[in-house]
Amino acid sequence: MAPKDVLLVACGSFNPPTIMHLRMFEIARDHLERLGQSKVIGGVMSPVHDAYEKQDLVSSGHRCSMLRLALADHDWVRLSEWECKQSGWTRTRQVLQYHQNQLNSTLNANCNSPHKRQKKFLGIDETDDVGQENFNDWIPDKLDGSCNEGPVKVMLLCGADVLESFAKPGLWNIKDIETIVSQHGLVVITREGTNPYRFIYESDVLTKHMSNIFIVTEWISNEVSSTKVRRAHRRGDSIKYLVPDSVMKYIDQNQLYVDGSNSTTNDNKYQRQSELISNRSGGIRHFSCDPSTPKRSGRVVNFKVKSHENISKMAEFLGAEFGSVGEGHELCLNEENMKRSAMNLSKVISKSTSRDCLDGRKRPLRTSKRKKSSRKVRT
Ligand SMILES: Nc1ncnc2c1ncn2[C@@H]1O[C@H](COP(=O)(O)OP(=O)(O)OP(=O)(O)O)[C@@H](O)[C@H]1O
Ligand SMILES: NC(=O)c1ccc[n+]([C@@H]2O[C@H](COP(=O)(O)O)[C@@H](O)[C@H]2O)c1
Repeated sequence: MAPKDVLLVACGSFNPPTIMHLRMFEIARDHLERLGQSKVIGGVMSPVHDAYEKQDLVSSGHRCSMLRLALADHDWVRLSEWECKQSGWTRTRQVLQYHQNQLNSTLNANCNSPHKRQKKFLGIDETDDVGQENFNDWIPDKLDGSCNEGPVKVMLLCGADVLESFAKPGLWNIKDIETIVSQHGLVVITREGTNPYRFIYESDVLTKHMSNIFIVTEWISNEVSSTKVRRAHRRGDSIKYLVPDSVMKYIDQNQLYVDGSNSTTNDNKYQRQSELISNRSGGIRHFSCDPSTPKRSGRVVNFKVKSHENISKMAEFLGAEFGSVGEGHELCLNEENMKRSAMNLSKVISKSTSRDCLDGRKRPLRTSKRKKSSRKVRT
């Protein structure tokens, strides 16, 4: 039996695109083609809409620009802007359906209308054909005008974390999951800390459609993730070889991921960044980081987000500023947000900035006279 043509679609934030986002396609293609039933004719990266509001998400304009750079020399994976140009977030099943429909109609049109090159020659505008903006740059060249092609199946390419997110209450619609696995199919790349085989075993619907789910073990494991790249960049560490050089340059030129200023989720972000600081005597103070409105009122302090100081400096600062954090007291962070707090707080405070922010006047920072050991910070 001749192998079936497949188009791999990866949905995600790509915030920023990493080398692993690109590697996924290579690993998936090798695997599918080695099995002999499929021929991968193209790959598509579909960045999520800004309305998805993931933490630190920069605008789709930036993310598309970075993807364009990352894919500039790529011979078979392309950017599809359709999803992020919609009026809001689109569920993944619909994204796959859209790409499938476009492929089907391209294949039909190839057989029923003049060849695309002929159209160009005749001055027929593709945009006018459909009466709307044309987002079809992602369609593989192979289908550009040929009438001899069979159907092409659109499959979802994802990491095992996305597969496992199927179980998160309220995140995925069960009907969508069933449609994705039954009609499209899934290619899942293993990721550290996931167990896709067990996950499928524990799900009736996934087990039912197991023949359409391909788990690809990445033996050359690489735990690069956009979160880690953003974190490294924010801390001033090098991100070379984690993202394509062109993307790294773009991040620098546009000062992305330095502070929250490029994020589409600024408001929520700073709300979410609010942390609880409590002491042993039971008092709880609310600490929030808002870059725009530096002010101090009672125990509520807003700091200006500025530099990359570490969390112990933060503790030292608070200990110095507030007598109640120190001797016999404990500075602790909200359990759930512990990891993120360490990260967020680490960039929150610079001594000079916070002095300015606290009362609008510059003055030397008072250093705490209390013993360091009495200011315990949990991270
Ligand atoms: N190291 C990796 N191994 C396997 N799959 C990955 C890896 N990094 C990303 N992916 C997959 O790439 C797709 C797009 O990823 P997305 O940008 O949404 O998340 P991410 O890279 O994990 O970023 P973040 O850290 O911001 O969540 C997802 O299917 C994700 O599982
Ligand atoms: N119900 C759904 O269709 C659904 C739910 C969660 C994530 N997703 C998609 O998965 C991709 C990855 O999302 P995360 O980066 O949040 O894992 C995104 O493109 C997002 O749109 C889809």
